[in-house]
Amino acid sequence: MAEKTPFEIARETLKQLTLRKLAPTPLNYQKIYSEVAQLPFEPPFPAERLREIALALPTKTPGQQKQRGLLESAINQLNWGGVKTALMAYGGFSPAAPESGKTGLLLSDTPKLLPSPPIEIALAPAVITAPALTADFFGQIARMIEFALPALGSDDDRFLEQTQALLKSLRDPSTDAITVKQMLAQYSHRLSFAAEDQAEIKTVLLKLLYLLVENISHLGIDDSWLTGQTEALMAACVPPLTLRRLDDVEQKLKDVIFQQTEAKSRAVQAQEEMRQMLATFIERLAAMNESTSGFHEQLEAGARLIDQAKTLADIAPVLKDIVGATRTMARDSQVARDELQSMKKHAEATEAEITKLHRELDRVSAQARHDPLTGALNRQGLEEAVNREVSKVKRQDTPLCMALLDIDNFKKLNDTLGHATGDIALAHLAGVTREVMRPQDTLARYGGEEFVILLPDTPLDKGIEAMTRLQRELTKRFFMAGTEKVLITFSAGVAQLGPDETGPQAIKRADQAMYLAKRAGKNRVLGA
Ligand SMILES: Nc1nc2c(ncn2[C@@H]2O[C@H](COP(=O)(O)OP(=O)(O)OP(=O)(O)O)[C@@H](O)[C@H]2O)c(=O)[nH]1
Repeated sequence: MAEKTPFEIARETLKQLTLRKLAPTPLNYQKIYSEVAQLPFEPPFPAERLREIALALPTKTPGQQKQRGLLESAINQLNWGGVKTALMAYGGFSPAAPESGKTGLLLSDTPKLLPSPPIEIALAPAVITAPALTADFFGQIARMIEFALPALGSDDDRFLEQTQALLKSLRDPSTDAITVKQMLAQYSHRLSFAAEDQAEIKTVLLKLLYLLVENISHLGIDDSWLTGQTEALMAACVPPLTLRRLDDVEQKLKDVIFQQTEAKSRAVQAQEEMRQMLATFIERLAAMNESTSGFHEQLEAGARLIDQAKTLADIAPVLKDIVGATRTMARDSQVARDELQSMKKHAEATEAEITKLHRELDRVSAQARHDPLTGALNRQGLEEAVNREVSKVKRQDTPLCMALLDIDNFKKLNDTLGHATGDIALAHLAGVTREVMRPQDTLARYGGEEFVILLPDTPLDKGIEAMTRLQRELTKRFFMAGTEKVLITFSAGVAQLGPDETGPQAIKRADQAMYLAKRAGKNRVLGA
């Protein structure tokens, strides 16, 4: 048969592509072309793609550096076998490539030219001849287990023993991969129980904390100033639990405990003073009673003596006694009256003292870190949170955004629906914010209807995005004021903390941007 011309081959190729319903890709064309022309088909070598893979491989250890070098050489030589060998050796699954000197030979060879070891011993040399990589890999597993260990608790002795045995084997250079595999399988089984236990412990602890807080609120001496704090604390105890949330719970718990302690010492002091006053009063009453009944007895005795008296001279000493007794009685009464008066004064002073303590307590309550209406941090709490976040930025060199938001037309809402609805709107905004923002974000009430949100690890564009997302969510969620659905919007400014900027300076910039957002028509977010 006469050889086909390139034109005929091309035409036949196109025909076959159509007949076989193959997509007219370069690869399919090349495949059919080779078939029609009866030429061996070699798919193109994806050198560029492989180079990208090689570049992405870490070279932290000498073993990794060596295998990546070998991989790159194999790619340059378009050698599939070399690529395969180098990749497997990099992963610790095949015999390591020979030392330099023999390198050229391995790379230019295809795998089928490599001496093939007998099947039954193939695995063992693979592990033993890639010791650097395997030991490094095992070492990493050991470190990973050690890092995870504190999170798994230390009360299960058997689990701890198993961990130590595994760590020992992982660090023993003579341990083979098969043994490690078996140990890891057993260990991961036990690990799953330990991890489940820890998750359970966390949930139960949270429930206990919730109960405790609930109890505190029931035991509170004066509910009016404790309710807000404890409700905020209970809301903070709801899972999921994060470190940030736990920190929040801790702060709020400290507030409540502090106020409880204050209240208790005030109550104890007042109680003691009342007890002392009562004791004095009873003592005085008894003394008065005694002197009165003594006086009565003296009067009665005097009357009897007067009855029996025959002469005036008999009456004179009796009268003298009665006058004396009356004088004593009057003196006692005077003393009793003076004492009772002084007690009254003391009671008034105590009452004034208690009122003062009440005022002091209100002041202390106001100084606590949380705003009772919204559960958000107050100015004091914000100041502490800003200091904490700013020093984290300096330490870790991460971006921090501060957003200042102000509810739109809040005065109108107060005027039309009432101040109580205004309060609900503030709590609603705080609630939606807590749900929508990340747990590590901090919400603080900056003023009447102004809030600040701290967004750690957030650059400006992401900060603006987050606030816009909150704004969208808020416009989706209304709350009810009687039968009326109320929707609120806000205007916000976002500033990313500058390198030499203080927290308050960044908040001021965010405030200016918020002002511009108001000027631009409200219900929008602007970056500073
Ligand atoms: N219900 C309630 N209202 C508050 C509270 N704190 C401040 N306000 C009210 O919030 C309103 C704020 O009004 P403005 O500063 O004029 O702001 P606005 O009406 O929101 O106007 P724009 O900011 O320009 O959209 C005032 O009427 C305050 O009395 C609070 O704790 N509860």
